[in-house]
Amino acid sequence: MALLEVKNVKKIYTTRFGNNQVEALKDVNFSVESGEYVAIMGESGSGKTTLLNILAALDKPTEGKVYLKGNDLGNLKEKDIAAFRRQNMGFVFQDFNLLDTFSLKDNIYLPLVLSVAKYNTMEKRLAPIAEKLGITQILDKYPYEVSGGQKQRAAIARALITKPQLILADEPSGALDSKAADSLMNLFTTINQDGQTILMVTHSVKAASSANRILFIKDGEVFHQIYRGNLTSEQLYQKIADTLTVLTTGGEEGE
Ligand SMILES: Nc1ncnc2c1ncn2[C@@H]1O[C@H](COP(=O)(O)OP(=O)(O)OP(=O)(O)O)[C@@H](O)[C@H]1O
Repeated sequence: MALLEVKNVKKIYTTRFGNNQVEALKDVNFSVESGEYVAIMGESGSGKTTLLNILAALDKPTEGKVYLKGNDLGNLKEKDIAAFRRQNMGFVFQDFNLLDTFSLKDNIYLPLVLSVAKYNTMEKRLAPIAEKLGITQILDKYPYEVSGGQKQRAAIARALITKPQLILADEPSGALDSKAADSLMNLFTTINQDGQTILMVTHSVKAASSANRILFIKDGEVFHQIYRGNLTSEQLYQKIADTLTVLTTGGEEGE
């Protein structure tokens, strides 16, 4: 069974005033196997954030289904959604979403605090994660005392600490300079090689070329996908860039 299955997902937004309707997603179909690292690309307005919100059970599709580990997200009771999300998903956002009044360590513990974990369980879990992310020495600092790259590493630690089935990342390197972005993408590769499934939305060809599969969304549908296969990152980068050119110039799908 696929870890994540997206079946015929459609999303129509209806504006509150007037009868204007926006079809953000027309018919999205894809699945993600456990252990994959998938990037989603598409032009601004193509529906990436809408899709991510639906996958995170923050929004409901107008039609279609999303299954995580065979669980139909549409069947979750409202009161169970937050716990389900916490148990199964980790989130990494462009703007880190760290609380400034908490140390990095307390920010990272937050999802575990919500699931009522013991302090020594939290410490045991954090040590190897912090080590891998290279943030052991700065855990007692506050977000405003560290760099953007370090904040993002703390946000990744917070996403990993619950041992989620799936990490959903929305433009994770968007607020970082190119050096910090490269180092972040290397981390994603390492985390994925350790078995973590990652789904990342990004505008960056460089970031996408660290994934093993890239899905392109156009006009509310999956327009094309590229598998890394045996390509080097440079070759994959070129292939992604070529596909984006086809996508933005309105050409037909090409190889
Ligand atoms: N709450 C909303 N109400 C009405 N229309 C919306 C709403 N949210 C998004 N849309 C519209 O749905 C379409 C898809 O938007 P979405 O934000 O998912 O695109 P995106 O690919 O994430 O764009 P970007 O790359 O710029 O973040 C756009 O036409 C947008 O204007």
